[in-house]
Amino acid sequence: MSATSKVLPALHPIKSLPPKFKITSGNPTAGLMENHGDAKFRSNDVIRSGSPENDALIGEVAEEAQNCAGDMGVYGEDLAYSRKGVSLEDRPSIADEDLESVPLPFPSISMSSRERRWSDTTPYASKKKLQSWFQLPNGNWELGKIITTSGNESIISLFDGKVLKVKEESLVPANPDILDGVDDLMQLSYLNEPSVLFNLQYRYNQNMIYTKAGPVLVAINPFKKVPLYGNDYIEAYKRKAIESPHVYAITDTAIREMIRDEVNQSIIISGESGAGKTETAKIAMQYLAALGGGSGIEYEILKTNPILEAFGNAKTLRNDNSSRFGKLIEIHFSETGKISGANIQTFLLEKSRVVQCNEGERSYHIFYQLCAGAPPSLRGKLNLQNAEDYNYLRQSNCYSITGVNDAEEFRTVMEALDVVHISKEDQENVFAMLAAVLWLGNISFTVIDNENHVQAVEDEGLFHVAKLIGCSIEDLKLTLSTRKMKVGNDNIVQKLTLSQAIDARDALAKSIYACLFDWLVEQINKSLAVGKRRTGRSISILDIYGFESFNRNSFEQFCINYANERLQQHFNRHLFKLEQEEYIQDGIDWAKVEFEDNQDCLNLFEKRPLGLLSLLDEESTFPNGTDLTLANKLKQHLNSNSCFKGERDQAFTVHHYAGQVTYDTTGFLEKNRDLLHVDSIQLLSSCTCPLPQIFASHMLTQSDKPVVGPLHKSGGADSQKLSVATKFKGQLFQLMQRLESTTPHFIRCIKPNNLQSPESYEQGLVLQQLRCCGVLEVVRISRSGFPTRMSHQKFARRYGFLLDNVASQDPLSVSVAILHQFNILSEMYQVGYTKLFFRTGQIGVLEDTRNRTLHGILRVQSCFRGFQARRSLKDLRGGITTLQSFIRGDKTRKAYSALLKRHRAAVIIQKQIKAVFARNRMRTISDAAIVIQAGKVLYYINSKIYDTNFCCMEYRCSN
Ligand SMILES: Nc1ncnc2c1ncn2[C@@H]1O[C@H](COP(=O)(O)OP(=O)(O)OP(=O)(O)O)[C@@H](O)[C@H]1O
Repeated sequence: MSATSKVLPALHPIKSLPPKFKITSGNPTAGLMENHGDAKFRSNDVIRSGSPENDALIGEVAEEAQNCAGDMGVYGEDLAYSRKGVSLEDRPSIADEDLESVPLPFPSISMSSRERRWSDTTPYASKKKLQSWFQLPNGNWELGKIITTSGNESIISLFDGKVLKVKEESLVPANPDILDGVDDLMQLSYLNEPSVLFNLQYRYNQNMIYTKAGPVLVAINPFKKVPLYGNDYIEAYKRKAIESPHVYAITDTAIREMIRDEVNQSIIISGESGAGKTETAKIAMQYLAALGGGSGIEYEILKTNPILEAFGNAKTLRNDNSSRFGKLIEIHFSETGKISGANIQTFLLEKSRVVQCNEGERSYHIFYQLCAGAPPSLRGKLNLQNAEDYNYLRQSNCYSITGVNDAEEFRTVMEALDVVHISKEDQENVFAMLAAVLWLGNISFTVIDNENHVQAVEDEGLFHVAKLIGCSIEDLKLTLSTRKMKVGNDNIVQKLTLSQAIDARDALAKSIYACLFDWLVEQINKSLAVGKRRTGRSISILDIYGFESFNRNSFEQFCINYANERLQQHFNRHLFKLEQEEYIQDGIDWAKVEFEDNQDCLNLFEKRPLGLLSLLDEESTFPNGTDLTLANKLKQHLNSNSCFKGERDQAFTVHHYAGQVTYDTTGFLEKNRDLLHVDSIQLLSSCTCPLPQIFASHMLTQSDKPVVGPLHKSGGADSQKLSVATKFKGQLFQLMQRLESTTPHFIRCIKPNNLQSPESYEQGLVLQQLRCCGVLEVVRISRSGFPTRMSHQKFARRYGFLLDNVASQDPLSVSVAILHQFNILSEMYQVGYTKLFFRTGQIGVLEDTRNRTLHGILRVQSCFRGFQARRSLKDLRGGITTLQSFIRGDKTRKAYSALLKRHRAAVIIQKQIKAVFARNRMRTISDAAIVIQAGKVLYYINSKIYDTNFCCMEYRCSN
């Protein structure tokens, strides 16, 4: 993990492995000894305590294991290199590594050889006692430690303590701990399925849903909000503060490369339904809008999403918001790097959903949104009912989506329509067309003669449709119940049977909806049209349906898988080219890996005149052609093709790059013709409302190559003159041309479970998708090239200490010396001008040696440090005791002297106080004495005065 910022918690580096890691594969039999017929895996090899037979075997096997471990003296030591033994702190961080890995070209390889190729390092793993993946009978992959190997049998111990004897070939090497949860699958030394699955799951469990597989970004749908988006993250990726794999990072690279190389870029997003393509495309658009925004157009571009989703998405059993069309959004940039406009191209809208959808699924969201959210005035104008009242919506018995408020969504769509400048009047016309489609489904027919001919019933359905599209009831009734045909010079009118009438009605509904969708996209494109500031630079985001293989595959899967073959070829060619370029740049003597792409399968589709598409078109033009005659024709002409196999019951199988798919031809011709009779077109062109007129003229100007169907045997014209397959092929060619002129960036979305629930990771499902979307192909192909590369400097720094003699400091010389010292076979590596290129597994071998050496060093260091620590502890203890006694004595002395001082001070204070008291008493007494003395004198004086006064009085009296 190469995050350089610590701000964002979800992107912290991985440090630990779950202590008992076990993963489950959906392929319960692969790799099992039992499958090899020679009882490679004996049933009682899985040892459980409590079973008497097993106990015996435990003894036998465990004893053998112990002996071996004892003999070799490495058992305990080896464990130190296992996940249990290596402490997290001991592990070097992957962040400081410079392991670079890249994709390799794609020679074709059969499934049977896959396992062999991937396990060809097993002998090495078992010889070196490494960890290996072992697949249990229940399909679980479990990590085990090889204890010993004799002959072609190994004894392994699992982490829960079980010891098993297994065939060596059934073991798949596991990667060293250093590679746990690596950002890029190409960094894995052992590129095998369990390791890839483990790595993805390891990251997924920590909300790190993005992982690189060379140049491809693998995105696992979290089915919950993950804290990986928003302005902080956008800013961090913009500043390159985070380098973890992310859609933002891919988009950022695209912008930078567009500016730097002046080459248009494309972001190609694929994956199966519900894997997260549309969300990923929106995340990429968000980033582009944030970086290239400013003119306001980016807001309009983002607002196209709710519109396209409302009109082109529906709830299916696999995804509540499934896009039923493919789209390419081309975002244009001005010279200053700001978004100047955009253009949207759509592919193959699933029209049939308008008139028919499976139980539990829904038609297009907009129908339900309109019924739930239309304001009263609009409801009145369109005579809108509830969704339950329309046959087209009622048939699947599903009206709502958990957690989705259709009325609220309708308001969002109206708002978005305003933003992309669709006038209120046009919006009303759009809603009128939607209501007309809904009411068309309610039109019923009644039999009018004994030949089962029918005519439309004049009920509210017929009445409302006529009103909404602006035609007379009579014209509508005639169009739905009859066909005008030309026989010789005469025009005749043929009445329709019930099924023909229903087909005509449904064809009209489908065509109106499909035309409405195209018209809307056209209006959006007008609104987003690139202004004068155009530089010609653009980034295109392709969100296209992934490879599909169901129990029953029909025309839609046929087209979708054909598109995926084309994209796969683009993917192959691009990766092949890149690979070669890097080898040439670094001067690598690289024996060119023979590049075999899926051209054979593409030829099967495209070859003229005997390819699937040509034969399909040819049969579609035959008036008497049926699905059965088509199947027979394909078998007749293509059975010798290695990619084709005829099947019973008008089916055939195609060997696609992602696996075999059997197609049922039922409905192929009708879907390919996709006819709308000229009567219906004429009806639309005669309508007073503007949109039907536009649709009609659009249909009439499509192509001049006629396709006729059963209803047009006698020269009746048709509407859609270009077959669907041919039109789609043309679109794909155009798309490929556009993509060829861009630098592609691939994102493969993976669905971790079928329940659309978070925290659930079904290994079997993930594995199947990885195989299908070619991620495992990249991984597999890397075995034949040099997928791991490291600069001379990094290599010398990392492994230089393993050298016995270091003669030079030059990184290149050190690197070569390491390679020689460890006897890395010359065919296992190449020395480039700047980097060393290794075949898969070689770095893992060196890494093991490094870990082992480091571990040995750690053991010696720990023993020495232990001895040192014990000795110094003893010394320390003696010293401490002495020191303590000194300190205690000193403390006591200090305390005594302090006490003494206090005592003396107290005595002095007492003395002083006593003296003060004594003096005070003395003074008081003396004062008292003076007072007393003074009193006597006064008395004497007073008495004298009295005596004097008395004498005077006596004298006066006597006088
Ligand atoms: N990055 C993500 N974060 C959170 N949820 C996601 C993310 N990607 C996908 N999801 C969830 O998965 C659902 C399906 O995703 P999305 O519609 O993008 O699939 P899809 O591959 O486009 O399917 P389809 O081919 O049927 O259109 C979304 O509605 C959303 O709930």
